[in-house]
Amino acid sequence: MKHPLHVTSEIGELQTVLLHRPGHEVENLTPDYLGRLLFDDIPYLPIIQKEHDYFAQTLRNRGVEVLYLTTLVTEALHTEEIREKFVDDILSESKITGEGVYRNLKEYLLSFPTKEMVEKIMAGVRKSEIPVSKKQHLYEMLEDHYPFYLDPMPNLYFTRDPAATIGNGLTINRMREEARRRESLFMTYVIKYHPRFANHDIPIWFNRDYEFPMEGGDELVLSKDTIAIGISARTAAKAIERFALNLFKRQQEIKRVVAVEIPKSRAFMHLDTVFTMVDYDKFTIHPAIQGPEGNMNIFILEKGKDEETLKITRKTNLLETLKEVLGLKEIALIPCGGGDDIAGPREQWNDGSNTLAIAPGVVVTYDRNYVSNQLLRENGVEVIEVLSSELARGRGGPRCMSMPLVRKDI
Ligand SMILES: NC(=O)NCCC[C@H](N)C(=O)O
Repeated sequence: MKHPLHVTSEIGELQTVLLHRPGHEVENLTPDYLGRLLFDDIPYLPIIQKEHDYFAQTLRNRGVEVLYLTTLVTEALHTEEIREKFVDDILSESKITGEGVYRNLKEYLLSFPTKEMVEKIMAGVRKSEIPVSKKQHLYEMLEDHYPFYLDPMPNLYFTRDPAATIGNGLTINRMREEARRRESLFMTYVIKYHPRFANHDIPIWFNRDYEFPMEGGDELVLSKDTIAIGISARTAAKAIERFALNLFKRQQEIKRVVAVEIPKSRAFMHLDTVFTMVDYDKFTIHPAIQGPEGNMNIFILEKGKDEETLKITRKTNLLETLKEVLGLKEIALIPCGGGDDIAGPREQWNDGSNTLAIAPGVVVTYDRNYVSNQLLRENGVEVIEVLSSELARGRGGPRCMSMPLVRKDI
């Protein structure tokens, strides 16, 4: 039986990808909670959906099989017992503690058909949705002004981050921010209960119960033996160590993890917001992640003397490190916005460096980043542009919006 997960590079022909079409969760954004929910503005739902459909169709036109998170989760919750267990997990991770509220919410959620229930959990549950007559306890009647029992999950369309495929396995991530913490629970249920995944051996390289965070936007599969990972605002050094030890223990093909430190800022939240692979020997880069001499903090992690030890070598130059680990003489680093003082940061803010490679030298990018797109073309890369007015408001681009499940080997 063909394994449902197989990714040994960033650029091998994309065959199957997981997306999430934005739903009512983005309509539950209000100015008061934008920062906490990690948005900078409120997308207009019909247009963000239109743009997302265009993105999905662009991938299908290139022969990619597009799977949707809502469909997979719905199909995974195929018995009453699994549905109930899922609702229990969601409620306890949403910190619903009061017995009365818990019972009312559980009853409310389970009253929906499964697909609608999944959509409701994603969209969030407002306090006004539970009838006053159901409230029996004083604390339920004395509500504060916070509008939700269950917060919306507007970042779900960035399927890249909660889980990532490496080889035939996965990282199911502990998300750094509370607003995204529950997102990776969906993947736990999908691989455990969905028929497409349940009967396969799927190694978990890193799991969401680990105490330090790691997110998929920081994980880049540079080649079949080398993973790059950002030490970033979202991914902690301790998580990277655990991940590397697990990988070396169970996946003999992977020889090294290259940890690249990037500035911890909102604009650069993950490594893939400032650095992506577009061809065998070409990368996009936002120049602001390098110091004045092109210096950076880079660490190569390799197997140590035993299963709990790593050998760590420090490097300072990204270009030289990439040449070394990929065994190449020349590599092109293509600067976001051409490295211009204004176009560079402007296009990076709108994910100009966040390309999704669908084959070696073929990338999907946002149409608004015309300076970066032109430069990619001048470097021999085929650029397929997608619409980006509303999608960009969540601060993620085509790579962030896609979780590759299967790529052809290169
Ligand atoms: N890989 C990525 O950079 N994903 C974009 C995530 C954007 C989302 N609003 C977040 O702050 O987590």
